Amino acid sequence: MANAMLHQTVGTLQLHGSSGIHFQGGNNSVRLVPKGFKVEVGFCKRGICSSGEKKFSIIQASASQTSVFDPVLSPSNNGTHESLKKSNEAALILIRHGESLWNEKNLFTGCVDVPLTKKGVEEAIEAGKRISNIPVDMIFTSALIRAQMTAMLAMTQHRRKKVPIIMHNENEQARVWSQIHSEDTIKQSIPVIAAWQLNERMYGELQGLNKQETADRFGKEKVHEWRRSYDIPPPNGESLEMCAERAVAYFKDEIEPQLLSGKNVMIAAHGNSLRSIIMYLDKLTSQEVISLELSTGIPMLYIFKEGKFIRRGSPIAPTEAGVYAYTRKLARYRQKLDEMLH
Ligand SMILES: O=C(O)[C@@H](CO)OP(=O)(O)O
Repeated sequence: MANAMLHQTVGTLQLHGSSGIHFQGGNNSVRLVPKGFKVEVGFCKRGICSSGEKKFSIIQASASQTSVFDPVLSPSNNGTHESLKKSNEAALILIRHGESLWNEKNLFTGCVDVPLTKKGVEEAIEAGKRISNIPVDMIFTSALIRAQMTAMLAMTQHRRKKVPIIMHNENEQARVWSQIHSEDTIKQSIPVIAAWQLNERMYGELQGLNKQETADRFGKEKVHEWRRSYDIPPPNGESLEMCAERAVAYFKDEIEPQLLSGKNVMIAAHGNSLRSIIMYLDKLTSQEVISLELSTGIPMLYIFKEGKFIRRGSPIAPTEAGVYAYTRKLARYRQKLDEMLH
Protein backbone atom coordinates (compact mmCIF):
# COMPACT_ATOMS: atom_id res chain seq x y z
CA MET A 1 0.00 0.00 0.00
CA ALA A 2 1.43 3.37 -0.92
CA ASN A 3 0.87 6.78 0.60
CA ALA A 4 1.53 9.82 -1.53
CA MET A 5 1.96 13.08 0.35
CA LEU A 6 1.23 16.25 -1.60
CA HIS A 7 3.13 19.21 -0.18
CA GLN A 8 2.05 22.03 -2.42
CA THR A 9 -0.36 22.49 -5.24
CA VAL A 10 1.56 21.99 -8.44
CA GLY A 11 -1.15 20.41 -10.50
CA THR A 12 -4.40 18.53 -10.34
CA LEU A 13 -5.50 14.95 -10.01
CA GLN A 14 -7.72 13.75 -12.80
CA LEU A 15 -9.78 10.64 -12.91
CA HIS A 16 -9.87 8.94 -16.30
CA GLY A 17 -12.58 6.34 -16.38
CA SER A 18 -10.66 3.77 -18.36
CA SER A 19 -7.04 4.37 -17.51
CA GLY A 20 -6.80 5.31 -13.86
CA ILE A 21 -5.86 8.51 -12.07
CA HIS A 22 -3.46 11.02 -13.51
CA PHE A 23 -1.51 13.90 -12.08
CA GLN A 24 -1.64 16.86 -14.42
CA GLY A 25 0.93 19.61 -13.86
CA GLY A 26 1.96 22.03 -16.59
CA ASN A 27 2.45 19.97 -19.73
CA ASN A 28 3.06 16.77 -17.86
CA SER A 29 0.58 14.08 -17.07
CA VAL A 30 1.67 11.13 -14.96
CA ARG A 31 -0.44 8.09 -14.24
CA LEU A 32 -0.43 7.81 -10.45
CA VAL A 33 -2.84 5.01 -9.88
CA PRO A 34 -3.09 2.12 -12.26
CA LYS A 35 -6.47 0.99 -13.49
CA GLY A 36 -7.98 -1.33 -10.93
CA PHE A 37 -6.75 0.66 -7.94
CA LYS A 38 -8.56 3.46 -6.22
CA VAL A 39 -7.55 6.42 -4.12
CA GLU A 40 -8.92 6.90 -0.64
CA VAL A 41 -8.55 10.43 0.62
CA GLY A 42 -7.94 10.75 4.33
CA PHE A 43 -6.49 13.40 6.58
CA CYS A 44 -3.43 13.31 8.77
CA LYS A 45 -4.45 12.90 12.41
CA ARG A 46 -7.65 14.80 13.18
CA GLY A 47 -8.40 16.57 9.95
CA ILE A 48 -5.73 18.57 8.17
CA CYS A 49 -2.09 18.31 9.28
CA SER A 50 -0.26 21.40 10.35
CA SER A 51 1.57 21.43 7.03
CA GLY A 52 -1.75 21.20 5.23
CA GLU A 53 -0.89 17.78 3.82
CA LYS A 54 -3.62 15.44 2.78
CA LYS A 55 -3.10 11.74 2.70
CA PHE A 56 -4.02 9.68 -0.35
CA SER A 57 -4.04 5.93 0.13
CA ILE A 58 -3.77 3.94 -3.06
CA ILE A 59 -5.61 0.70 -2.57
CA GLN A 60 -6.50 -2.22 -4.74
CA ALA A 61 -10.05 -1.82 -6.01
CA SER A 62 -10.65 -5.50 -6.56
CA ALA A 63 -8.24 -8.34 -7.01
CA SER A 64 -9.67 -9.37 -10.33
CA GLN A 65 -8.35 -6.04 -11.56
CA THR A 66 -5.05 -6.14 -9.70
CA SER A 67 -2.39 -4.19 -11.43
CA VAL A 68 1.33 -3.91 -10.98
CA PHE A 69 3.82 -1.40 -12.27
CA ASP A 70 6.80 -2.82 -14.11
CA PRO A 71 9.95 -0.72 -14.02
CA VAL A 72 11.30 -2.60 -17.03
CA LEU A 73 8.34 -1.53 -19.08
CA SER A 74 7.49 1.80 -17.57
CA PRO A 75 10.22 4.31 -16.74
CA SER A 76 11.02 5.48 -20.23
CA ASN A 77 7.35 5.75 -21.11
CA ASN A 78 7.47 9.39 -19.97
CA GLY A 79 3.98 9.03 -18.54
CA THR A 80 2.43 11.29 -21.15
CA HIS A 81 -1.05 10.88 -22.53
CA GLU A 82 0.52 10.07 -25.89
CA SER A 83 2.54 7.20 -24.50
CA LEU A 84 -0.51 5.92 -22.64
CA LYS A 85 -2.34 5.77 -25.95
CA LYS A 86 0.63 4.08 -27.62
CA SER A 87 0.90 1.57 -24.79
CA ASN A 88 -2.43 0.29 -25.99
CA GLU A 89 -0.68 -2.78 -27.30
CA ALA A 90 -0.01 -5.92 -25.36
CA ALA A 91 1.26 -9.48 -25.58
CA LEU A 92 -1.11 -12.35 -24.93
CA ILE A 93 0.34 -15.79 -24.26
CA LEU A 94 -1.93 -18.83 -24.24
CA ILE A 95 -0.67 -22.10 -22.88
CA ARG A 96 -2.38 -25.43 -22.51
CA HIS A 97 -1.25 -27.23 -19.35
CA GLY A 98 1.51 -29.83 -19.55
CA GLU A 99 0.69 -33.54 -19.66
CA SER A 100 -1.50 -34.62 -16.72
CA LEU A 101 -1.62 -38.04 -15.06
CA TRP A 102 -4.92 -38.70 -16.85
CA ASN A 103 -3.59 -37.51 -20.24
CA GLU A 104 -0.90 -40.14 -19.72
CA LYS A 105 -3.53 -42.79 -18.95
CA ASN A 106 -5.71 -41.63 -21.89
CA LEU A 107 -8.70 -40.89 -19.63
CA PHE A 108 -11.37 -38.24 -20.21
CA THR A 109 -10.52 -35.61 -17.60
CA GLY A 110 -12.79 -32.56 -17.99
CA CYS A 111 -13.28 -30.85 -14.63
CA VAL A 112 -11.58 -33.59 -12.58
CA ASP A 113 -8.64 -31.92 -10.85
CA VAL A 114 -5.61 -34.02 -11.83
CA PRO A 115 -1.97 -32.90 -11.44
CA LEU A 116 0.86 -32.98 -14.00
CA THR A 117 3.12 -35.93 -14.72
CA LYS A 118 6.89 -35.53 -14.59
CA LYS A 119 6.77 -35.06 -18.37
CA GLY A 120 4.09 -32.37 -17.86
CA VAL A 121 6.35 -30.59 -15.37
CA GLU A 122 9.17 -30.66 -17.92
CA GLU A 123 6.88 -29.38 -20.67
CA ALA A 124 5.83 -26.46 -18.47
CA ILE A 125 9.45 -25.58 -17.72
CA GLU A 126 10.35 -25.80 -21.41
CA ALA A 127 7.39 -23.56 -22.27
CA GLY A 128 8.62 -21.08 -19.67
CA LYS A 129 12.04 -20.96 -21.35
CA ARG A 130 10.44 -20.17 -24.68
CA ILE A 131 8.60 -17.16 -23.30
CA SER A 132 11.25 -16.06 -20.81
CA ASN A 133 11.88 -12.77 -22.64
CA ILE A 134 8.24 -11.82 -23.18
CA PRO A 135 6.65 -9.49 -20.62
CA VAL A 136 3.98 -10.91 -18.34
CA ASP A 137 2.05 -8.51 -16.07
CA MET A 138 -0.90 -10.70 -15.17
CA ILE A 139 -1.64 -14.39 -15.26
CA PHE A 140 -5.04 -16.00 -15.57
CA THR A 141 -5.39 -19.71 -14.91
CA SER A 142 -8.29 -22.05 -14.53
CA ALA A 143 -9.21 -23.25 -11.05
CA LEU A 144 -7.58 -26.61 -11.81
CA ILE A 145 -4.16 -27.62 -10.49
CA ARG A 146 -2.73 -28.76 -13.84
CA ALA A 147 -3.13 -25.27 -15.31
CA GLN A 148 -1.87 -23.60 -12.14
CA MET A 149 1.19 -25.86 -11.94
CA THR A 150 1.93 -25.08 -15.58
CA ALA A 151 1.74 -21.32 -15.05
CA MET A 152 3.92 -21.41 -11.94
CA LEU A 153 6.53 -23.74 -13.42
CA ALA A 154 6.71 -21.69 -16.62
CA MET A 155 7.31 -18.52 -14.59
CA THR A 156 10.28 -20.08 -12.76
CA GLN A 157 12.10 -19.67 -16.09
CA HIS A 158 11.23 -16.05 -16.73
CA ARG A 159 14.24 -13.74 -16.82
CA ARG A 160 12.40 -10.90 -15.09
CA LYS A 161 12.17 -13.07 -11.95
CA LYS A 162 8.94 -11.59 -10.68
CA VAL A 163 6.99 -13.73 -8.24
CA PRO A 164 3.61 -15.03 -9.41
CA ILE A 165 1.13 -14.69 -6.53
CA ILE A 166 -2.32 -16.25 -6.49
CA MET A 167 -4.99 -13.72 -5.56
CA HIS A 168 -7.49 -14.89 -2.95
CA ASN A 169 -10.78 -13.12 -3.31
CA GLU A 170 -13.10 -15.91 -2.33
CA ASN A 171 -14.26 -13.75 0.58
CA GLU A 172 -13.32 -10.47 2.24
CA GLN A 173 -11.22 -12.15 4.91
CA ALA A 174 -9.20 -14.11 2.34
CA ARG A 175 -8.61 -10.87 0.44
CA VAL A 176 -7.50 -8.94 3.53
CA TRP A 177 -5.38 -11.77 4.94
CA SER A 178 -3.45 -12.12 1.68
CA GLN A 179 -2.67 -8.42 1.27
CA ILE A 180 0.90 -7.33 0.57
CA HIS A 181 2.04 -4.30 2.53
CA SER A 182 5.10 -3.25 0.56
CA GLU A 183 4.83 -1.42 -2.72
CA ASP A 184 8.30 -2.61 -3.70
CA THR A 185 7.24 -6.20 -3.19
CA ILE A 186 4.05 -5.62 -5.19
CA LYS A 187 6.23 -4.30 -8.04
CA GLN A 188 8.14 -7.56 -8.02
CA SER A 189 4.96 -9.65 -8.13
CA ILE A 190 2.64 -10.89 -10.85
CA PRO A 191 -1.00 -11.30 -9.81
CA VAL A 192 -2.41 -14.69 -10.72
CA ILE A 193 -6.18 -14.87 -11.06
CA ALA A 194 -7.68 -18.35 -10.91
CA ALA A 195 -11.09 -18.55 -12.59
CA TRP A 196 -13.36 -21.60 -12.90
CA GLN A 197 -14.67 -20.13 -16.16
CA LEU A 198 -11.36 -21.13 -17.78
CA ASN A 199 -11.69 -24.74 -16.63
CA GLU A 200 -11.66 -27.61 -19.09
CA ARG A 201 -15.05 -28.33 -20.62
CA MET A 202 -17.10 -30.54 -18.29
CA TYR A 203 -17.02 -33.98 -19.89
CA GLY A 204 -20.13 -35.32 -18.13
CA GLU A 205 -20.43 -39.10 -17.99
CA LEU A 206 -17.20 -39.54 -19.92
CA GLN A 207 -15.03 -38.22 -17.06
CA GLY A 208 -12.71 -41.00 -15.86
CA LEU A 209 -13.45 -43.28 -18.88
CA ASN A 210 -10.66 -44.48 -21.13
CA LYS A 211 -10.79 -42.71 -24.52
CA GLN A 212 -9.91 -45.79 -26.55
CA GLU A 213 -12.38 -48.04 -24.71
CA THR A 214 -15.10 -45.40 -25.15
CA ALA A 215 -14.42 -45.28 -28.91
CA ASP A 216 -14.54 -49.09 -29.07
CA ARG A 217 -17.87 -49.07 -27.24
CA PHE A 218 -19.71 -46.15 -28.86
CA GLY A 219 -17.90 -45.99 -32.20
CA LYS A 220 -15.03 -43.80 -33.33
CA GLU A 221 -17.28 -41.29 -35.13
CA LYS A 222 -19.60 -40.75 -32.18
CA VAL A 223 -16.70 -40.20 -29.79
CA HIS A 224 -14.98 -37.85 -32.25
CA GLU A 225 -18.24 -35.88 -32.47
CA TRP A 226 -18.38 -35.64 -28.66
CA ARG A 227 -14.74 -34.58 -28.48
CA ARG A 228 -14.42 -32.16 -31.37
CA SER A 229 -17.79 -30.97 -32.65
CA TYR A 230 -18.88 -27.47 -31.73
CA ASP A 231 -22.41 -28.03 -30.54
CA ILE A 232 -22.88 -31.70 -29.68
CA PRO A 233 -22.33 -32.29 -25.94
CA PRO A 234 -21.03 -35.56 -24.51
CA PRO A 235 -23.65 -37.28 -22.29
CA ASN A 236 -24.56 -34.80 -19.53
CA GLY A 237 -21.49 -32.72 -20.28
CA GLU A 238 -20.67 -29.44 -22.02
CA SER A 239 -20.36 -29.01 -25.77
CA LEU A 240 -17.58 -26.70 -26.97
CA GLU A 241 -20.31 -24.11 -27.52
CA MET A 242 -21.39 -24.35 -23.87
CA CYS A 243 -17.77 -24.16 -22.73
CA ALA A 244 -17.28 -21.07 -24.94
CA GLU A 245 -20.27 -19.36 -23.34
CA ARG A 246 -18.42 -19.11 -20.03
CA ALA A 247 -14.76 -19.09 -21.18
CA VAL A 248 -15.14 -16.48 -23.94
CA ALA A 249 -17.47 -14.36 -21.80
CA TYR A 250 -14.80 -14.38 -19.08
CA PHE A 251 -12.12 -13.51 -21.62
CA LYS A 252 -14.16 -10.55 -22.91
CA ASP A 253 -15.20 -9.28 -19.48
CA GLU A 254 -12.02 -9.81 -17.45
CA ILE A 255 -9.04 -10.33 -19.73
CA GLU A 256 -9.64 -8.06 -22.71
CA PRO A 257 -9.90 -4.93 -20.51
CA GLN A 258 -6.46 -5.74 -19.11
CA LEU A 259 -5.01 -6.07 -22.61
CA LEU A 260 -6.74 -2.83 -23.59
CA SER A 261 -4.99 -1.04 -20.75
CA GLY A 262 -1.63 -2.31 -22.04
CA LYS A 263 -1.14 -5.26 -19.63
CA ASN A 264 0.70 -8.28 -20.98
CA VAL A 265 -1.29 -11.37 -20.08
CA MET A 266 -0.60 -15.08 -19.89
CA ILE A 267 -3.48 -17.56 -19.77
CA ALA A 268 -2.80 -21.12 -18.63
CA ALA A 269 -5.83 -23.27 -19.32
CA HIS A 270 -7.04 -26.37 -21.17
CA GLY A 271 -7.48 -27.95 -24.57
CA ASN A 272 -11.12 -27.03 -24.96
CA SER A 273 -11.39 -23.80 -22.97
CA LEU A 274 -8.47 -22.53 -25.07
CA ARG A 275 -9.98 -23.88 -28.31
CA SER A 276 -13.06 -21.79 -27.60
CA ILE A 277 -10.96 -18.69 -26.87
CA ILE A 278 -8.84 -19.22 -30.01
CA MET A 279 -12.05 -19.64 -32.02
CA TYR A 280 -12.99 -16.15 -30.82
CA LEU A 281 -9.50 -14.62 -31.35
CA ASP A 282 -8.99 -16.12 -34.82
CA LYS A 283 -12.66 -15.81 -35.82
CA LEU A 284 -12.88 -19.52 -36.65
CA THR A 285 -16.17 -21.01 -37.78
CA SER A 286 -17.78 -23.96 -36.01
CA GLN A 287 -16.47 -26.11 -38.89
CA GLU A 288 -12.92 -24.79 -38.70
CA VAL A 289 -12.65 -25.34 -34.94
CA ILE A 290 -13.23 -29.09 -35.37
CA SER A 291 -9.70 -29.56 -36.66
CA LEU A 292 -8.06 -27.25 -34.11
CA GLU A 293 -5.87 -29.40 -31.84
CA LEU A 294 -3.64 -28.00 -29.10
CA SER A 295 -0.61 -29.83 -27.78
CA THR A 296 0.22 -29.86 -24.09
CA GLY A 297 2.71 -27.26 -22.86
CA ILE A 298 3.15 -25.25 -26.08
CA PRO A 299 2.92 -21.47 -25.61
CA MET A 300 1.12 -19.45 -28.30
CA LEU A 301 1.70 -15.75 -28.72
CA TYR A 302 -0.77 -13.09 -29.84
CA ILE A 303 -0.27 -9.36 -30.06
CA PHE A 304 -3.26 -7.24 -29.12
CA LYS A 305 -3.09 -4.02 -31.07
CA GLU A 306 -5.72 -1.43 -31.92
CA GLY A 307 -8.45 -3.75 -30.71
CA LYS A 308 -7.29 -6.64 -32.90
CA PHE A 309 -5.62 -9.94 -32.07
CA ILE A 310 -2.64 -10.78 -34.26
CA ARG A 311 -1.63 -14.42 -34.09
CA ARG A 312 2.14 -14.85 -33.82
CA GLY A 313 2.43 -18.59 -33.39
CA SER A 314 4.62 -20.40 -30.89
CA PRO A 315 7.98 -18.91 -29.95
CA ILE A 316 10.53 -21.67 -30.57
CA ALA A 317 13.17 -20.35 -28.19
CA PRO A 318 13.75 -17.27 -25.99
CA THR A 319 16.33 -16.01 -28.46
CA GLU A 320 14.17 -16.43 -31.55
CA ALA A 321 14.79 -13.19 -33.40
CA GLY A 322 11.37 -13.19 -35.01
CA VAL A 323 9.57 -12.88 -31.68
CA TYR A 324 11.11 -9.51 -31.00
CA ALA A 325 10.52 -8.22 -34.46
CA TYR A 326 6.79 -8.44 -33.77
CA THR A 327 6.59 -5.16 -31.95
CA ARG A 328 9.02 -2.50 -30.88
CA LYS A 329 7.71 -2.81 -27.35
CA LEU A 330 8.71 -6.47 -27.10
CA ALA A 331 12.12 -5.75 -28.57
CA ARG A 332 12.64 -2.93 -26.07
CA TYR A 333 11.57 -5.16 -23.19
CA ARG A 334 14.06 -7.82 -24.17
CA GLN A 335 16.81 -5.27 -24.64
CA LYS A 336 16.16 -3.88 -21.15
CA LEU A 337 16.27 -7.38 -19.68
CA ASP A 338 19.62 -7.93 -21.41
CA GLU A 339 20.95 -4.67 -20.02
CA MET A 340 19.68 -5.42 -16.51
CA LEU A 341 20.98 -8.95 -16.40
CA HIS A 342 24.42 -8.47 -17.90
O1 LIG B 1 -9.96 -35.31 -21.37
C1 LIG B 1 -10.08 -34.08 -21.50
O2 LIG B 1 -10.48 -33.33 -20.59
C2 LIG B 1 -9.73 -33.43 -22.82
C3 LIG B 1 -8.34 -32.89 -22.82
O3 LIG B 1 -7.37 -33.79 -22.40
O4 LIG B 1 -9.85 -34.40 -23.80
P1 LIG B 1 -10.02 -34.13 -25.36
O5 LIG B 1 -8.73 -34.56 -25.98
O6 LIG B 1 -11.15 -34.99 -25.75
O7 LIG B 1 -10.32 -32.69 -25.59
